[in-house]
Amino acid sequence: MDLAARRSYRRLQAEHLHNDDRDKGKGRHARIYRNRKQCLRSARRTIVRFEARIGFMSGSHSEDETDMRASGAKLRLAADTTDEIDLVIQDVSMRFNTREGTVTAVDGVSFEIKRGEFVSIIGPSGCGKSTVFNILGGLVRGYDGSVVVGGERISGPHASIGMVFQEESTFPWRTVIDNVAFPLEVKGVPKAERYVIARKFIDMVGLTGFEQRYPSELSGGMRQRVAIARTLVFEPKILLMDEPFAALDEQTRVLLGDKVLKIQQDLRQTTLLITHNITEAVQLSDRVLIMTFRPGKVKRIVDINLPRPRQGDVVGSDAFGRYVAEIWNDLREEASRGMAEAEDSARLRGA
Ligand SMILES: Nc1ncnc2c1ncn2[C@@H]1O[C@H](COP(=O)(O)OP(=O)(O)OP(=O)(O)O)[C@@H](O)[C@H]1O
Repeated sequence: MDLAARRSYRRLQAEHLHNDDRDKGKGRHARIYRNRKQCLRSARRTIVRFEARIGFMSGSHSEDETDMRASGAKLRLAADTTDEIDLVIQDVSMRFNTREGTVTAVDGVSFEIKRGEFVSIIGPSGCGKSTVFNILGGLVRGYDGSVVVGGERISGPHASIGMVFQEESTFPWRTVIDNVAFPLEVKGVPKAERYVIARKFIDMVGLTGFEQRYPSELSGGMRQRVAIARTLVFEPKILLMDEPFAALDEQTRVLLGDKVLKIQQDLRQTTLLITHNITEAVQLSDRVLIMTFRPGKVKRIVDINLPRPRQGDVVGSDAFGRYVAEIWNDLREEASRGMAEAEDSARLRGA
């Protein structure tokens, strides 16, 4: 980790501790952070994840990035790059040792994602979706099989991969712009320049005008957009999202889905979305991968042949409805197995 990154990371930790204290106090800051304990806990987890990823984020600037800065922070789109980045998951299995014995979370999962493709993974609760997500993000070790990014087998966080998490992950003590600019701060990009870049991504997620707000002054959907912009700002070629809209109401979820659809179509990023929501999976994806209930295996991959560029109104078409019904047909069987197992263990616990 270089000096600038270490400084940014220490500053973040110090800000976090300081604001944890403020939370107990009175006054404006206490108002801003009141009832934000959950948020602070999540921020702590985010810091830990940043710590895991900060090593590569602090790496020296590539020529492309130098050019980007010289040309007034012009966005470098994934589609403009010549290097072919695919994601290959080959025969991945993961077992956890628990008090009840060994749990096989995922079992022999293989699939690949082409450059610029949008793939969703859908499956019943507990089928290992998040485990796959964490393995791809390099946050879990000790699995069998391999993950290959752009032809290179990875064994930890990779510079090409950006992650958006399900839970609240904004830093509550930082304004929107300082949240979004954080990865650039870690990279050592000067303040004025990082604000220029951050504003572009804030605009892309539709939050222009809210740059100086704190996360507690935003709605849940807006906070999640801040988290998405903060991930996009370091221009990952592959974007992984683990149920990013799970905590949102249905309308916000659909509107945010439209936003993500547009961003992905503009940036042409290779994207993997973990979701429980069939409508969302069909609306956004080129392919939907259905997982079995425990142990999680690939049950089936459905090609979504709906036209692109897709608009939000695609959800009203007959073809859309047929895809939803087809996926639900496969999923129902797995969800029913999950439900039956949960009822059995509840009965055993009660016996
Ligand atoms: N760190 C861990 N230690 C022990 N068991 C774990 C761990 N992480 C996951 N598991 C177990 O592995 C299985 C798969 O969990 P995972 O969170 O990947 O499923 P999921 O499909 O993402 O579930 P959900 O949709 O409810 O979020 C579950 O049985 C879970 O209890």
